Amino acid sequence: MTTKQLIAQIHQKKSFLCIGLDVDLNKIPEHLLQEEDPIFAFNKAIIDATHHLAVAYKPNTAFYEAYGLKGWRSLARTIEYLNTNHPEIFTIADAKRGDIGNTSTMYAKAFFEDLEFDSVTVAPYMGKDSVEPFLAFEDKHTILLALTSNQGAFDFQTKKVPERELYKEVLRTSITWKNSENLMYVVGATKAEFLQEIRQIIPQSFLLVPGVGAQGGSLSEVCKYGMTKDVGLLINSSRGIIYASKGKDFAQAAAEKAEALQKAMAAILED
Ligand SMILES: O=C(O)c1cc(=O)[nH]c(=O)n1[C@@H]1O[C@H](COP(=O)(O)O)[C@@H](O)[C@H]1O
Repeated sequence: MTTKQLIAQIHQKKSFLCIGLDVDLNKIPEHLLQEEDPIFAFNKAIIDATHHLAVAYKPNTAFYEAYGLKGWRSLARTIEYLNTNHPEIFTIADAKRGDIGNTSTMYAKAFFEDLEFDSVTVAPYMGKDSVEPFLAFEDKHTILLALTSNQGAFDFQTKKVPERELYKEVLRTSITWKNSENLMYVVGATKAEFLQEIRQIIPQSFLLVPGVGAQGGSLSEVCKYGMTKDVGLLINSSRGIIYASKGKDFAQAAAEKAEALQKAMAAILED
Protein backbone atom coordinates (compact mmCIF):
# COMPACT_ATOMS: atom_id res chain seq x y z
CA MET A 1 0.00 0.00 0.00
CA THR A 2 1.27 3.48 -0.79
CA THR A 3 1.36 6.25 1.82
CA LYS A 4 -1.08 8.19 -0.40
CA GLN A 5 -3.61 5.37 -0.15
CA LEU A 6 -3.18 5.29 3.63
CA ILE A 7 -3.78 9.05 3.85
CA ALA A 8 -6.88 8.79 1.64
CA GLN A 9 -8.30 6.10 3.92
CA ILE A 10 -7.65 8.26 6.99
CA HIS A 11 -9.62 11.16 5.50
CA GLN A 12 -12.41 8.92 4.27
CA LYS A 13 -12.93 7.20 7.64
CA LYS A 14 -12.01 10.27 9.72
CA SER A 15 -9.86 7.92 11.72
CA PHE A 16 -6.18 7.18 12.28
CA LEU A 17 -6.88 4.30 14.63
CA CYS A 18 -4.81 1.13 14.59
CA ILE A 19 -6.27 -1.83 16.47
CA GLY A 20 -3.72 -4.14 18.05
CA LEU A 21 -4.62 -7.81 17.69
CA ASP A 22 -2.64 -9.10 20.70
CA VAL A 23 -4.64 -12.24 21.33
CA ASP A 24 -4.16 -14.07 24.62
CA LEU A 25 -6.20 -17.26 24.97
CA ASN A 26 -6.59 -16.58 28.70
CA LYS A 27 -8.38 -13.31 27.94
CA ILE A 28 -10.78 -14.19 25.14
CA PRO A 29 -14.41 -15.24 25.76
CA GLU A 30 -14.66 -18.87 26.86
CA HIS A 31 -17.22 -19.88 24.24
CA LEU A 32 -14.59 -19.23 21.53
CA LEU A 33 -12.26 -21.88 22.96
CA GLN A 34 -14.52 -24.55 21.43
CA GLU A 35 -13.79 -23.21 17.93
CA GLU A 36 -11.31 -25.06 15.71
CA ASP A 37 -9.14 -21.86 15.58
CA PRO A 38 -10.11 -19.67 18.57
CA ILE A 39 -7.57 -16.93 17.80
CA PHE A 40 -8.80 -16.49 14.23
CA ALA A 41 -12.45 -16.65 15.35
CA PHE A 42 -11.72 -13.87 17.86
CA ASN A 43 -9.86 -11.72 15.31
CA LYS A 44 -12.52 -12.19 12.63
CA ALA A 45 -15.28 -11.07 15.01
CA ILE A 46 -13.23 -8.02 16.11
CA ILE A 47 -12.39 -7.09 12.50
CA ASP A 48 -16.00 -7.53 11.34
CA ALA A 49 -17.21 -5.22 14.13
CA THR A 50 -14.52 -2.52 13.83
CA HIS A 51 -13.17 -2.30 10.25
CA HIS A 52 -15.18 0.86 9.46
CA LEU A 53 -13.61 2.62 12.47
CA ALA A 54 -9.94 1.69 12.01
CA VAL A 55 -7.42 2.27 9.22
CA ALA A 56 -4.87 -0.30 10.42
CA TYR A 57 -4.57 -3.55 12.34
CA LYS A 58 -1.42 -4.61 14.15
CA PRO A 59 -1.05 -8.22 15.23
CA ASN A 60 1.92 -8.47 17.56
CA THR A 61 3.58 -11.68 16.38
CA ALA A 62 4.64 -12.69 19.93
CA PHE A 63 1.01 -13.47 20.73
CA TYR A 64 0.93 -15.93 17.81
CA GLU A 65 4.44 -17.37 18.09
CA ALA A 66 3.64 -18.26 21.71
CA TYR A 67 1.18 -20.88 20.38
CA GLY A 68 3.66 -22.47 17.95
CA LEU A 69 2.53 -23.70 14.56
CA LYS A 70 -1.14 -23.23 15.45
CA GLY A 71 -0.50 -19.62 16.36
CA TRP A 72 1.41 -18.93 13.13
CA ARG A 73 -1.51 -20.42 11.20
CA SER A 74 -3.93 -18.10 13.04
CA LEU A 75 -1.70 -15.15 12.09
CA ALA A 76 -1.66 -16.22 8.43
CA ARG A 77 -5.46 -16.66 8.40
CA THR A 78 -5.94 -13.23 10.02
CA ILE A 79 -3.81 -11.36 7.48
CA GLU A 80 -5.39 -13.28 4.60
CA TYR A 81 -8.85 -12.39 5.91
CA LEU A 82 -7.90 -8.72 6.09
CA ASN A 83 -6.23 -8.62 2.67
CA THR A 84 -9.15 -10.42 1.00
CA ASN A 85 -12.05 -8.60 2.64
CA HIS A 86 -10.56 -5.21 3.47
CA PRO A 87 -7.70 -4.51 1.06
CA GLU A 88 -7.84 -0.79 1.92
CA ILE A 89 -6.70 -1.51 5.50
CA PHE A 90 -3.04 -0.96 6.39
CA THR A 91 -1.53 -4.01 8.07
CA ILE A 92 1.38 -4.03 10.50
CA ALA A 93 3.33 -7.11 11.53
CA ASP A 94 4.60 -6.07 14.93
CA ALA A 95 7.58 -8.41 14.92
CA LYS A 96 10.44 -6.09 15.96
CA ARG A 97 12.98 -7.78 13.69
CA GLY A 98 16.42 -6.73 12.40
CA ASP A 99 19.64 -8.72 11.86
CA ILE A 100 22.65 -8.89 9.54
CA GLY A 101 21.74 -8.10 5.93
CA ASN A 102 21.02 -11.54 4.47
CA THR A 103 18.95 -12.49 7.53
CA SER A 104 16.97 -9.25 7.39
CA THR A 105 16.19 -10.02 3.74
CA MET A 106 14.63 -13.31 4.89
CA TYR A 107 12.59 -11.53 7.60
CA ALA A 108 11.40 -9.04 4.99
CA LYS A 109 10.39 -11.87 2.64
CA ALA A 110 8.50 -13.60 5.45
CA PHE A 111 6.38 -10.57 6.32
CA PHE A 112 6.12 -8.74 2.98
CA GLU A 113 6.04 -11.59 0.45
CA ASP A 114 4.80 -14.69 2.24
CA LEU A 115 2.34 -13.14 4.71
CA GLU A 116 1.75 -10.03 2.56
CA PHE A 117 1.76 -7.44 5.36
CA ASP A 118 2.08 -3.78 4.36
CA SER A 119 4.63 -3.08 7.07
CA VAL A 120 6.79 -4.55 9.80
CA THR A 121 8.31 -3.12 12.98
CA VAL A 122 12.12 -3.24 13.06
CA ALA A 123 14.70 -2.56 15.79
CA PRO A 124 17.38 -0.14 14.51
CA TYR A 125 20.32 -1.04 16.70
CA MET A 126 22.18 -3.29 14.24
CA GLY A 127 22.35 -0.29 11.90
CA LYS A 128 22.01 0.54 8.23
CA ASP A 129 22.75 -2.85 6.66
CA SER A 130 20.20 -4.50 8.97
CA VAL A 131 17.39 -2.12 7.94
CA GLU A 132 18.02 -1.43 4.23
CA PRO A 133 16.94 -4.95 3.13
CA PHE A 134 13.44 -4.13 4.44
CA LEU A 135 13.45 -0.74 2.68
CA ALA A 136 14.15 -2.34 -0.70
CA PHE A 137 10.54 -3.56 -0.99
CA GLU A 138 8.39 -1.15 -3.00
CA ASP A 139 5.21 0.14 -1.33
CA LYS A 140 6.09 -1.73 1.86
CA HIS A 141 6.88 0.17 5.05
CA THR A 142 9.48 -0.35 7.73
CA ILE A 143 8.49 1.01 11.12
CA LEU A 144 11.67 1.73 13.04
CA LEU A 145 11.62 1.77 16.85
CA ALA A 146 12.53 5.37 17.73
CA LEU A 147 11.34 6.26 21.22
CA THR A 148 9.32 3.42 22.71
CA SER A 149 6.47 3.66 25.20
CA ASN A 150 7.97 1.58 28.01
CA GLN A 151 9.96 2.78 31.05
CA GLY A 152 13.09 1.01 29.73
CA ALA A 153 13.19 3.54 26.87
CA PHE A 154 15.14 5.74 29.31
CA ASP A 155 17.86 3.07 29.76
CA PHE A 156 19.42 3.67 26.33
CA GLN A 157 17.20 5.60 23.92
CA THR A 158 17.38 8.95 25.70
CA LYS A 159 21.07 8.69 26.65
CA LYS A 160 23.43 11.08 24.83
CA VAL A 161 25.97 9.45 22.48
CA PRO A 162 27.79 11.83 23.06
CA GLU A 163 26.12 14.96 21.60
CA ARG A 164 22.49 14.03 21.26
CA GLU A 165 20.11 11.39 22.52
CA LEU A 166 20.47 7.95 20.95
CA TYR A 167 16.91 7.94 19.59
CA LYS A 168 17.61 11.26 17.83
CA GLU A 169 20.76 9.76 16.34
CA VAL A 170 18.61 6.88 15.06
CA LEU A 171 16.18 9.33 13.45
CA ARG A 172 18.88 11.56 11.91
CA THR A 173 20.92 8.66 10.56
CA SER A 174 18.00 6.61 9.25
CA ILE A 175 16.80 9.41 6.96
CA THR A 176 20.10 9.12 5.05
CA TRP A 177 19.54 5.44 4.21
CA LYS A 178 18.58 4.18 0.74
CA ASN A 179 14.80 4.15 0.17
CA SER A 180 14.27 6.01 3.46
CA GLU A 181 10.91 7.19 2.09
CA ASN A 182 9.68 3.72 3.11
CA LEU A 183 10.40 4.43 6.77
CA MET A 184 7.88 5.10 9.52
CA TYR A 185 8.75 5.31 13.22
CA VAL A 186 7.43 4.08 16.55
CA VAL A 187 7.05 6.78 19.20
CA GLY A 188 5.19 5.83 22.38
CA ALA A 189 2.12 7.87 23.34
CA THR A 190 3.64 8.01 26.82
CA LYS A 191 6.45 10.16 25.32
CA ALA A 192 4.23 12.90 23.79
CA GLU A 193 6.38 15.67 25.26
CA PHE A 194 9.26 14.58 22.99
CA LEU A 195 7.20 14.89 19.80
CA GLN A 196 7.95 18.52 19.03
CA GLU A 197 11.68 17.80 18.84
CA ILE A 198 11.07 14.57 16.94
CA ARG A 199 9.05 16.47 14.32
CA GLN A 200 12.01 18.82 13.78
CA ILE A 201 14.03 15.83 12.57
CA ILE A 202 11.30 13.91 10.72
CA PRO A 203 8.64 16.52 9.88
CA GLN A 204 6.46 14.38 7.60
CA SER A 205 7.06 10.70 8.37
CA PHE A 206 4.22 8.59 9.67
CA LEU A 207 4.48 7.64 13.32
CA LEU A 208 3.01 4.49 14.82
CA VAL A 209 2.03 5.58 18.32
CA PRO A 210 1.22 2.80 20.79
CA GLY A 211 0.51 3.43 24.45
CA VAL A 212 -2.92 5.05 24.59
CA GLY A 213 -5.41 3.13 26.70
CA ALA A 214 -3.79 0.48 28.91
CA GLN A 215 -0.41 2.32 29.09
CA GLY A 216 -1.96 5.71 29.89
CA GLY A 217 -0.84 7.90 26.95
CA SER A 218 -3.04 10.82 25.85
CA LEU A 219 -4.52 11.04 22.35
CA SER A 220 -4.90 14.82 22.45
CA GLU A 221 -1.29 15.41 23.61
CA VAL A 222 0.05 13.17 20.85
CA CYS A 223 -2.02 14.97 18.21
CA LYS A 224 -1.08 18.40 19.52
CA TYR A 225 2.64 17.81 19.05
CA GLY A 226 2.83 15.00 16.48
CA MET A 227 0.22 15.67 13.80
CA THR A 228 1.30 16.78 10.31
CA LYS A 229 -0.74 18.27 7.46
CA ASP A 230 -1.26 14.68 6.18
CA VAL A 231 -2.08 13.53 9.74
CA GLY A 232 1.12 11.47 9.97
CA LEU A 233 -0.10 9.38 12.90
CA LEU A 234 -1.40 5.88 13.48
CA ILE A 235 -2.57 5.58 17.07
CA ASN A 236 -2.59 2.01 18.34
CA SER A 237 -4.67 0.56 21.11
CA SER A 238 -4.67 -3.19 21.76
CA ARG A 239 -5.95 -4.32 25.20
CA GLY A 240 -8.05 -1.17 25.64
CA ILE A 241 -10.18 -2.22 22.66
CA ILE A 242 -10.09 -5.97 22.16
CA TYR A 243 -10.66 -6.96 25.80
CA ALA A 244 -13.52 -4.57 26.51
CA SER A 245 -15.72 -7.55 27.43
CA LYS A 246 -15.13 -11.27 28.05
CA GLY A 247 -18.79 -12.07 27.34
CA LYS A 248 -20.63 -12.97 24.14
CA ASP A 249 -20.88 -9.21 23.40
CA PHE A 250 -17.06 -8.89 23.14
CA ALA A 251 -16.99 -7.71 19.51
CA GLN A 252 -19.71 -5.12 20.09
CA ALA A 253 -17.94 -3.91 23.23
CA ALA A 254 -14.68 -3.60 21.24
CA ALA A 255 -16.52 -1.62 18.57
CA GLU A 256 -17.81 0.79 21.22
CA LYS A 257 -14.27 1.41 22.52
CA ALA A 258 -12.97 1.84 18.96
CA GLU A 259 -15.81 4.22 18.12
CA ALA A 260 -15.04 6.41 21.13
CA LEU A 261 -11.45 6.78 19.88
CA GLN A 262 -12.56 7.30 16.27
CA LYS A 263 -14.99 10.04 17.31
CA ALA A 264 -12.25 11.81 19.27
CA MET A 265 -10.01 11.56 16.19
CA ALA A 266 -12.73 12.90 13.88
CA ALA A 267 -13.18 15.89 16.19
CA ILE A 268 -9.42 16.57 16.12
CA LEU A 269 -9.35 16.29 12.29
CA GLU A 270 -12.24 18.75 11.98
CA ASP A 271 -10.55 21.28 14.28
O1 LIG B 1 6.06 -1.55 18.30
C1 LIG B 1 5.05 -1.45 18.99
O2 LIG B 1 3.93 -1.59 18.49
C2 LIG B 1 5.19 -1.02 20.39
C3 LIG B 1 6.20 -0.13 20.66
C4 LIG B 1 6.21 0.54 21.89
O3 LIG B 1 7.00 1.43 22.12
N1 LIG B 1 5.26 0.22 22.82
C5 LIG B 1 4.29 -0.70 22.59
O4 LIG B 1 3.45 -0.90 23.47
N2 LIG B 1 4.28 -1.39 21.40
C6 LIG B 1 3.30 -2.47 21.15
O5 LIG B 1 1.97 -1.88 21.08
C7 LIG B 1 1.02 -2.71 21.72
C8 LIG B 1 0.44 -1.94 22.90
O6 LIG B 1 -0.62 -2.65 23.47
P1 LIG B 1 -1.64 -2.00 24.53
O7 LIG B 1 -0.82 -1.40 25.62
O8 LIG B 1 -2.44 -3.20 24.98
O9 LIG B 1 -2.48 -0.99 23.80
C9 LIG B 1 1.77 -4.00 22.09
O10 LIG B 1 1.66 -4.91 21.01
C10 LIG B 1 3.20 -3.55 22.22
O11 LIG B 1 4.13 -4.58 21.94
